Amino acid sequence: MLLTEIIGVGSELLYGETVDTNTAEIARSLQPYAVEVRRTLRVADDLGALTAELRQALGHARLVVLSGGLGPTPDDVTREAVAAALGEGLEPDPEVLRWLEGLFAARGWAMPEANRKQAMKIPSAAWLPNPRGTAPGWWVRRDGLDLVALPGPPAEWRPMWQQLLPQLGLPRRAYAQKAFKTFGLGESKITEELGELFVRQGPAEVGTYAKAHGVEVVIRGEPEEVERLARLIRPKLGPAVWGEDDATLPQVLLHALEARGATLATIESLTGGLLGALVTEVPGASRVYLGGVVSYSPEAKVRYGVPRQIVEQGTVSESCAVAMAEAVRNTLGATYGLSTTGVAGPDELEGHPAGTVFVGLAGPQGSRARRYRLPAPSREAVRQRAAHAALFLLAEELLGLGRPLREVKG
Ligand SMILES: NC(=O)c1ccc[n+]([C@@H]2O[C@H](COP(=O)(O)O)[C@@H](O)[C@H]2O)c1
Repeated sequence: MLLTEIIGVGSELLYGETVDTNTAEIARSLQPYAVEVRRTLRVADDLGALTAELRQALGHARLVVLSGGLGPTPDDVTREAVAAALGEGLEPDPEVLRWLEGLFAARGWAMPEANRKQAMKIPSAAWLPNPRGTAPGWWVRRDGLDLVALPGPPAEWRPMWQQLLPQLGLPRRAYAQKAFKTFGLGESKITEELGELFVRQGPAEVGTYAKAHGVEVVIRGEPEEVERLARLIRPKLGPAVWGEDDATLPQVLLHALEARGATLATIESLTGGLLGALVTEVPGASRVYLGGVVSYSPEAKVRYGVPRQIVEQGTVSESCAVAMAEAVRNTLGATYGLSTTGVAGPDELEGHPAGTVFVGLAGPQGSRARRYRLPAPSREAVRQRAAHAALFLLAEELLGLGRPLREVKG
């Protein structure tokens, strides 16, 4: 296997100001290739530190990919560090200098002196044109080694990397990935249920990932083994699976609604529009989604049709969630009305702690609500989970999801 190292450059990555998603994304893009990502690291904007790390990486890795540190300011030292680690000198490239000056001229500005360093290059590097910024990248191919230096912003490096990757001629490996997206099961329950199918090493691996839309079970590795494991794992998860691979929950629900000729309306309290936003993410949502309202205050709930008596008894309640769903269903004439009410936090409300959430559904078969006691690490987490909880209530109705695992016979 071809050893690879991926390095994120920038002090902001070490302070925690910016989370380095670049190395993860670059590593993921290498999965179809027979390369072993041995190490990923984040290094400060420090010429000495970066040069030392690069020397170490070049000592064993045959592919080194850097992102960040190609800007015009004095703390951008990736070019200098690569030059030092490879023992080459930096020279200005008149053509790139002209291109840079042209970029600024097109905006009606003179090029600041600082940007001249972005036209500096070592002899063994080839330029990687940057279609979206002033920092061109480098591709060095020398002594059986490939070193790629990309700018930091994803919108800039992504198209550059996508274009370069096939040109690197990396050996491919047979690779496949299968994802099952589930609802209503915790990671520990899933791993327990999978037993020895939860393989962590070998020709294919199984991983579980907890997301707001439920736990994803992902199988990746050699295609035949992925297929074999998928065949065995799918029945174990049974009706907890609401979708596979790239499917999103709103997408699956909107298709199910459309297939029944049904429509949807939403009414939200603590989620403040997140539920409507999730639903309208899907292209074609207008075919089934009639609309929604945010009834944040008690009075707004009454105005939108929730009986005053119910509101006065408490808005964080099963009966309020049901009444909200019925109200919006009636007002908009939808097949289904879906509601959220609860406490995002940080303080308690109406005597209920943060994380107390009720979601309601009104439909042709009647109305019901479900109570959740969600973990409340942050207001945002509760709101996201609450919006998804409402979608899951609809999923139960439309897709027959959510029966407990033990009822499933593989
Ligand atoms: N019935 C509801 O769902 C509802 C409406 C308004 C605010 N809240 C909650 O009340 C608390 C205070 O709200 P604000 O922080 O928006 O003032 C928060 O926990 C918020 O989530 C709940």
